[in-house]
Amino acid sequence: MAIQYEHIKTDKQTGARLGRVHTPHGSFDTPTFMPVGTLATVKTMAPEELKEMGANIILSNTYHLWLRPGEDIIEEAGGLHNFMNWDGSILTDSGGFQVFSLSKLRDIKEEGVHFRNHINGEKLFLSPEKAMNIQNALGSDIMMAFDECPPYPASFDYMKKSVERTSRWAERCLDAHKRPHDQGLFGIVQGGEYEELRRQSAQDLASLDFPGYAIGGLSVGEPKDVMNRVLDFTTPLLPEDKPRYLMGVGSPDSLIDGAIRGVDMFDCVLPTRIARNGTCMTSQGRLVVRNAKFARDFRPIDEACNCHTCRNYSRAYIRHLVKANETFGFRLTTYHNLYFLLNLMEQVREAIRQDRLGDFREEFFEQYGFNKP
Ligand SMILES: CNc1nc2cc(C(N)=O)ccc2[nH]1
Ligand SMILES: [Zn+2]
Repeated sequence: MAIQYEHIKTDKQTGARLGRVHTPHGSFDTPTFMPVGTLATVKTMAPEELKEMGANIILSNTYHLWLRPGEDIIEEAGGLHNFMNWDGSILTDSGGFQVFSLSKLRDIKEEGVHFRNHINGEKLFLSPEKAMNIQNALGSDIMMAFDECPPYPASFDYMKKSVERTSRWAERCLDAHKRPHDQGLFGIVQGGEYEELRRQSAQDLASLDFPGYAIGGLSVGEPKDVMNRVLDFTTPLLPEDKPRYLMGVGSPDSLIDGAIRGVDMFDCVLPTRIARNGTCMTSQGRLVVRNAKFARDFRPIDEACNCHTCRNYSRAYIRHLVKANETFGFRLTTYHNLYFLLNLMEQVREAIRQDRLGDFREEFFEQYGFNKP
């Protein structure tokens, strides 16, 4: 089996699980956060730096790599691991989300989706079979089935038809998958905020026996209490012996609340995206380093952080670089933000080991300022 999930223990205070996922490119502890490397790079970070900060799995986007440089070039390089010099695990999404989020003009048919290239406007077509062929060429360790991620909100009737098509597409993905022994394929559960449809989607996909399951259709503008409610009734529907991956989620509070509800894997562009405009996540909440009050502040970004940035550079220096639009400034903020989330996940895993993730949530939320009205 290309992907193996090893359950280690469940937190006695919550539904959080401590586990390990084994892939052809190594193993990683769960719950885990996956840095996003959309175009075969986690923006401004070298692979060695990702390894140094504790990342074991990263995400890359099938849609973007298909358009640029093209999966044929990456296949010729020996696959994405060789192309980007990353020897850890790689998860690729299927392109479905980008088609629905980037392309205004699209036409969804049973055979697949017709849309326009968001860069040059050319007509394109993506189907379950095409999404599998691209990911097989990329050689990722974990592939995603081709699905529809409907907008939020969506009517029950629209969502029901969409879930049924996504389930038919999932079966076509399994049939089209050319490398099942060394590339794991996750099904993506849809259904919006409707419990009946989430149940139908989970049952359809569980019957196809995927090596892992993603929870899609969330982090698309719904309030956090809606996301948490959907997780409350969706994760219990998924097989306990398989990893659960919540797509597109990465704020510190959502990572903790997702883990509490039994999610094992997360990805989000948030830490790298906000770093590039000089915003940092710290144990005391968000810090906007370009703020004038840091001009003569020679403390580290976060005095509780042990990362390379915090051990060697000051707020004043990073503020100067960011205001001068110096690339090195964004490397420093990116390194810190990724380290912050990876370290947060280690603290979550340790809290599960000690059966106290509920207590940890209260402590972290208080210190970070999530409880402030
Ligand atoms: C940033 N939010 C987000 N929601 C997502 C949903 C999907 C999905 N396939 O439903 C994929 C990526 C996603 N990213
Ligand atoms: Zn730091």
